[in-house]
Amino acid sequence: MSELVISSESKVTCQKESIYASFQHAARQLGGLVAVDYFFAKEISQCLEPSGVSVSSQVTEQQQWFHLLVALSASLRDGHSCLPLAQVAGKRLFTDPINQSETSTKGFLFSDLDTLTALMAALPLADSDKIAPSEQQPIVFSHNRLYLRRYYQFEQELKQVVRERRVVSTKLVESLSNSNETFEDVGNIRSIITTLFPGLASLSDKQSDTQNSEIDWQAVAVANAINKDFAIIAGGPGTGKTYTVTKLLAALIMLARANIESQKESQFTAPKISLVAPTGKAAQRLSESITSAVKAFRGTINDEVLDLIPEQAKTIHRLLGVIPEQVNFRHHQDNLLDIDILLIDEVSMVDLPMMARIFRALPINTKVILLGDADQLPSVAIGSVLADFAPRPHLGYSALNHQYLAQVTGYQSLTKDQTADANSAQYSAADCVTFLMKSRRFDGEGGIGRIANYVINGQYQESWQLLKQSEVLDSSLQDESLSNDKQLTLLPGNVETWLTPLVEQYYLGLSQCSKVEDAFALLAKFRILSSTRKGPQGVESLNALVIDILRNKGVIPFNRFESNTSLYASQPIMINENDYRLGVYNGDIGVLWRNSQGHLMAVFENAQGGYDWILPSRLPKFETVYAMTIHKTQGSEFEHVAMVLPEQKDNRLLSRELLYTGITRAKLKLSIASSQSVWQSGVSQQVKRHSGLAID
Ligand SMILES: Nc1ncnc2c1ncn2[C@@H]1O[C@H](COP(=O)(O)OP(=O)(O)OP(=O)(O)O)[C@@H](O)[C@H]1O
Repeated sequence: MSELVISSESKVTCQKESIYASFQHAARQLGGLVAVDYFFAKEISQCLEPSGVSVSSQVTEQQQWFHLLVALSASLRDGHSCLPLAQVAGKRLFTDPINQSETSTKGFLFSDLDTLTALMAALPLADSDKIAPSEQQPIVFSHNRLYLRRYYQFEQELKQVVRERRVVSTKLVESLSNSNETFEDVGNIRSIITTLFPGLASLSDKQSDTQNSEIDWQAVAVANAINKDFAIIAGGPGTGKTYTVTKLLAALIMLARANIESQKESQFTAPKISLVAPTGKAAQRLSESITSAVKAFRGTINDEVLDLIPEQAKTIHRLLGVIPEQVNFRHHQDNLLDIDILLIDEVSMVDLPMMARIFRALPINTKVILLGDADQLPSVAIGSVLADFAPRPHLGYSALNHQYLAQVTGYQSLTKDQTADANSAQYSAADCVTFLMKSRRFDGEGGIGRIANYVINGQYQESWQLLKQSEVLDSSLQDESLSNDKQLTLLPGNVETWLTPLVEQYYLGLSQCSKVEDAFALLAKFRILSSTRKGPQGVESLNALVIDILRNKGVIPFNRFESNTSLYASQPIMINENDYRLGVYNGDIGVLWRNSQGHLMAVFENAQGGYDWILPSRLPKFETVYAMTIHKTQGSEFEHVAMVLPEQKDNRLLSRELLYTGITRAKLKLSIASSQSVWQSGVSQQVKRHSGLAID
């Protein structure tokens, strides 16, 4: 299908007539209208010339356009990269949510899909291949989706680089089909994979035809990623993503050495590997996990290989090189990074523009490995790159990739992509993806793993039943129900009842720590998570309640002239804005602590395992963080999580991805405060971002 680009170059002939006289006028007709959507639509629709397409007797072409643009802007604010016409066609949108009735004239009724498509087709067409990188063409219509040009370009760029990497990397797979002789590398790879996964060597013929559940997916993931320049290893918490990718890095180094030996070259240059994650906390966790995996492999994998695996991860911002006060990074298409292998962890948090910028800064032969959990909430900003690239269920592998995987792992029964097979397509969209399914952290019987699975599969009844079985009654709070060994507890309705024992258990000791490292260790044990900021169950109220409890216990200063925002030693804080000069970023967690001179300082753990001490007055905006939003905890984990949901079930933030993200932050214990109706509403709603990013 052709793409349509609406150019604002036609400004000279702009229609200056407005659909509405003012924002106030529009807001009276359109329920929930947001100013930015109105002004966006006004600006762009004024530049459109009527094409003469008959829309209907009641609405003009410009009216359709104006409201499509309002809907596009609202869609972008919700994190979608585009607006599929099918989302609005034939629907009355922007109605008054309170007084909806059949006969309501509020809102706007969009024409049917055929009419809207004809409207697009009648506008001056531009060839999509020739979209100039200028601000002249703000709107693009492609595959029945309306885009703001820059997001369309980001998607196109990303799809292109992934396709290019797939072509380069599948040389090996192609060679399998071209001759009967086994391509030299396949032999090397098979021997490396069986060294790293000794269980494969002893696969009997019967086992090689094994059921999906018995397949060692970690071995498949390494085999599948080693021959591609773009690979995704996706899986839930504790499924061994970092463990597997450490083996993959070892395998890549071993393969590079084997290739040098077979070419009889004496000079081996170690591949340049970079490890990155979207936040400082996630980078720190990645470093720790790689370090412990490397340590665990000593004795089974050659030390010379392990020594070449870097253990220090950094943030994506740091990799790209932030220029203070600028949106552009130091590294881009004209100043490429010098990296052979780039590993990006926690990819669910990476938005579309950031992912496109990462690829812009990479040479075409850099191998990119993405790790993440596609079931988690998508990025705060636009796009759902990981979920788009790794849709579930797995589609299966193309015939060639299947053949290659069977040769190197021994598994003959991996799923084939039937559609690719039927179309004799060379690639399957899922060729570069492997899902790890078995959690090594939660056993099958433990509550956290089970409830996470129920929730992400939309099984409300089963998840609620499991929660109900673990209900803690008010009276049993006295007998230490919260500190027993149970993984899962449903907390009583009244927040104050359960909050006090938890604050006593985890936060009271903060002020008694003698060293700042002890305070950080205590903070890693527990966190209160909420879906919202405002309201009685919101983060702000919960933080105020914790502060009240601690004041009443006498462990933090009580000064009735001071507000809750006054500072005290042992106060946990979270940064709300990036400050590139200071090196502190939105979401960084620190603690206020007195230095040896007795001055109150803000202390942050740094990537080198040490601490940065900063005067609180120099910090950008920050807040107290006994409780934090689920969104902000992505990339972090705690031994015990108390997750609090709002009282109102029609909260639009609630979704199964939100609940799943909150649940999977807990490593050992999870306590949940929710009513049945709110739980049902959360498990029933799904976050689905519209995009055109899926690889074809
Ligand atoms: N095949 C395996 N054999 C033994 N232990 C394993 C295996 N795979 C993973 N583990 C262990 O399971 C734990 C979780 O693994 P890992 O940290 O790699 O998971 P992850 O998916 O990266 O987790 P998360 O993203 O939640 O941090 C680690 O202690 C790791 O050593």
